[in-house]
Amino acid sequence: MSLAEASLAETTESLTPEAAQGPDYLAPLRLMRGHLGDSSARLAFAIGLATLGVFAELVPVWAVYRLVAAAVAGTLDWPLVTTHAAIAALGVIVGFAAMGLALGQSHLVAFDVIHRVRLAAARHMARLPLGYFAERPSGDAKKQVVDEPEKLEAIVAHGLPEGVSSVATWLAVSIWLFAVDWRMALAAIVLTPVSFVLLGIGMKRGGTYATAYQRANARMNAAIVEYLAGMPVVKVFNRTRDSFAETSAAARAYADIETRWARAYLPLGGAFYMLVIANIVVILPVGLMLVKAGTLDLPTLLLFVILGANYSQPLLKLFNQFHGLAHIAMGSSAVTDLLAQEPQADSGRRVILRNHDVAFEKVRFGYGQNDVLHGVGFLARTGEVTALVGPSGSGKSTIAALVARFRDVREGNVSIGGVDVRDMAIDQLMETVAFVFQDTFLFSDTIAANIRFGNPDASDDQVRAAAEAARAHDFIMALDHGYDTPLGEQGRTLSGGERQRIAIARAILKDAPVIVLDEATAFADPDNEAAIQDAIAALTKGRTLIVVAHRLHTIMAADQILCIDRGHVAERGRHRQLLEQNGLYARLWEDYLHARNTPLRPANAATITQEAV
Ligand SMILES: Nc1ncnc2c1ncn2[C@@H]1O[C@H](COP(=O)(O)OP(=O)(O)OP(=O)(O)O)[C@@H](O)[C@H]1O
Repeated sequence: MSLAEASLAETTESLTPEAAQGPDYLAPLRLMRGHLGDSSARLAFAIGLATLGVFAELVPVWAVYRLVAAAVAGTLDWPLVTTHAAIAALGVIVGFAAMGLALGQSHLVAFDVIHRVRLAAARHMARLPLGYFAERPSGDAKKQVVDEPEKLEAIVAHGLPEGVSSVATWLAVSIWLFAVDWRMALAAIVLTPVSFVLLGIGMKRGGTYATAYQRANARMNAAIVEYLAGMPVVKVFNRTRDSFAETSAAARAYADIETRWARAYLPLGGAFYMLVIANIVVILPVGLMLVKAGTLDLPTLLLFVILGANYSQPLLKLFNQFHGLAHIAMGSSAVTDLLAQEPQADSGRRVILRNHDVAFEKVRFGYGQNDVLHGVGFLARTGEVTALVGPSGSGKSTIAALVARFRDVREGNVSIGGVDVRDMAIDQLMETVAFVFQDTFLFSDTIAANIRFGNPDASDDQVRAAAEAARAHDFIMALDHGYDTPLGEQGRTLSGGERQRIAIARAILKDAPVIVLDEATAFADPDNEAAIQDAIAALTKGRTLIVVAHRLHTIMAADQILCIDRGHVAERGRHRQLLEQNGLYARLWEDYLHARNTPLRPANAATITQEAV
């Protein structure tokens, strides 16, 4: 089986009866209705104008009918011709003007609705636990906030005014035609329900590919993003061809699903397109038979031939609307799902903390089915440094993340100053805890703005003082524009160590009583590591500092070292005490010293070089 076939097979796995239900076609309307705000009157006005426009477009058809009828009756004269020509011209002008105005208004409403949906989605995301994002591809969030709401434009700006006005006009003219002659009216509309049934079947058939389409689309996006993001690794391991084959297979699978969808939908959609305007094929023979039988006069036949054959034309617009509706519906459902996600519980209570001790009591936590922490308990005291060390994957970063409620515990509790972190307002928790992440995130803004992120009200002097304390001032001043130097995307123009010192400056400026440093020294070059240690020491005064550390010499002076092993605290104490215990910490220390003192041997270097090339 080729990669593309395997990819397609995996993508179409979802075509089970349950998954094949198809998109929820009403989802865009529900999403729109919920975010229409004060624009509903304007939207109704746009629909009304569009309806007027479609009616006006039929006026020339009516004028031609009147003139032909007069000619048949022998009453045609110049005044009649000029009056009807003027009415027809007016109809065209009013039609264009009304439709133009309607579309202008409906676009304004659409931009408003899209803006509201985007804000609601972005705001809601900010209230979700961070775990929600960790479990999804990063592109998903951007799609839900940026791309999917954009699709509502087709519904609000075009679908509603054009669709509603087309159907309304069609219904009104049908009623009028029934009033004129019910037999001919029946002949005029008989094909329309058939065409709509075919369109419905086409949409249902096409809709069975909706889930597979969505999966294929997500796979393709993820494959392309990964291919581009992993380009340096791909190149250095000379795997360009293999990696491209995977990306290409995902793109092929996507194209195949699109083709299947189109094959299922287009023949029936095309039949709708044809049948909607084919009513003349029925009108003419039926009319001629009735004229021959003497039960229909010629002018009425002409009315149906001219008007009956034209008034269904606006329904063709629906074909284009429905064609894209499935994609829009799936996008709206994705946004609706996001908005339905339970936000992180927020007690909203601002509480008085008796101190800033951080306490873990019998904390159990896991990702998905797997438990990662099994009854973790410790007390990190105010004014002390508590270090978390342990083998890779033992749970150190997970413990750190629980302090700031990036995730919530499954059992037990995490408290600050005697208050469970779930019982205090999230705002208060965020004011209380500063976090320096493993991967420092810097915004595409100036250095000063990035440091000031810790405290938007800070003066220039305070920003500078924080940078000095974080030992970042000197390298900042060496840059062309000092504190006003703009940083590239995610601060890529800085080294890893420099980025971390900016992040520490940010945390210093925030002046939070609890600080969590997750491997903040991992990238620091040896020259600057001592400086960062000084900065961290300055941070500690009066604060609770929890440090996740790999470089054990940086935490030798810590007040408390917690040695984490497979999700529990295996040992605790100060550096000396733990060495004397001769347990896990002593082994980690030995390994650490050994690794520090062992230069890269030529044999190792050769192996690495061979692998890399
Ligand atoms: N988002 C996640 N989803 C599923 N499992 C996760 C997730 N994050 C971490 N884990 C798992 O939880 C365990 C603990 O991870 P954690 O990052 O806390 O370890 P760590 O001690 O900080 O490791 P390291 O020192 O290598 O950074 C690991 O087995 C890891 O694979």
